[in-house]
Amino acid sequence: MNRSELIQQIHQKENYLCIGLDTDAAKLPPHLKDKPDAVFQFNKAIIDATKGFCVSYKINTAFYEARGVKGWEAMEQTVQYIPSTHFKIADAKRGDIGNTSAQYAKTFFETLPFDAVTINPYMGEDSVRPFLEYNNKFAIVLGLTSNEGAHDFELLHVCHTRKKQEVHAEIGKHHLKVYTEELEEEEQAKDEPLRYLYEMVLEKVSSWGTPDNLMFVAGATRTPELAAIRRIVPDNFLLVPGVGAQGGSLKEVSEHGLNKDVGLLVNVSRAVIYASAGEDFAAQAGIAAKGYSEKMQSFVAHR
Ligand SMILES: O=c1ccn([C@@H]2O[C@H](COP(=O)(O)O)[C@@H](O)[C@H]2O)c(=O)[nH]1
Repeated sequence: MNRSELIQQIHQKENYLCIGLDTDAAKLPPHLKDKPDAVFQFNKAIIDATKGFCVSYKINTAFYEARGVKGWEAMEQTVQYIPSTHFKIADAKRGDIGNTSAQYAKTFFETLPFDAVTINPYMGEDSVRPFLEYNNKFAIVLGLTSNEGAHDFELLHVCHTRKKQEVHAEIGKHHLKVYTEELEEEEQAKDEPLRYLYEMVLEKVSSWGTPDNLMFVAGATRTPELAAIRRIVPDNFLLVPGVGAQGGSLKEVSEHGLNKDVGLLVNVSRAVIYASAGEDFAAQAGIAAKGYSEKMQSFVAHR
């Protein structure tokens, strides 16, 4: 699904809800637990009950990979079952040296029919680039995450930037091209305003792609920073996890994050899929999703 098709779905369904299928085999309702394909049966019932109230599903691969081959099969069955009208996200947080990233991109975009995969950008441009080389697919790069650990690196103030310099040298018959890195001039660095590391990540990564192939993760627990994020990436979609079990405010996220195209996919996982632990789990998930969807409808209308 490309960007304009996603926007069209959002307008048609009047919401920007992404439901997280973080399906933990240990939390399945008792009546499903003994079925051989219990995880898929659970997901199928959730999708059937919620598809009218959301535009996207996010499969967090950790919950499937943890179960080995059985888990991978359930993930594959689930992503195939999601209707083509819904944007399919693999929350896998991948990223490695270029040739390895290319294999990850192939896994999620060719072997499996996902529209987007989440990427950890710590290893830099060559680790992200392979995901950007597919038409109508998206890399969703971690920007500012919802967890406490965001303070360890993402919310560090940074000032001195290093610039890469190309140096040419002739040694005997050989011409060598090497790269060195130098601290920018001390004086220049002093004038630079302090930036958060996540701001520099957003700025840099957004120059590697376009809103047609690049989105960013911004945690719902970070609403004070959402306005700054929107200034840096005004047109990119933001995938916003953290509403529901993590306590993020849908209202505040919407106030700071909505743009002219809506531009948000707000993810809710546990608060929807575990709305009930009983036989009525799917019906209750549908009710929870409808509630989020209706709130979103009013936020878009009153923007
Ligand atoms: O910053 C981040 C990045 C990813 N996540 C993921 O989103 C969901 C949230 O689940 P809830 O049950 O709605 O809290 C989950 O898959 C996380 O791994 C995040 O929470 N924060």
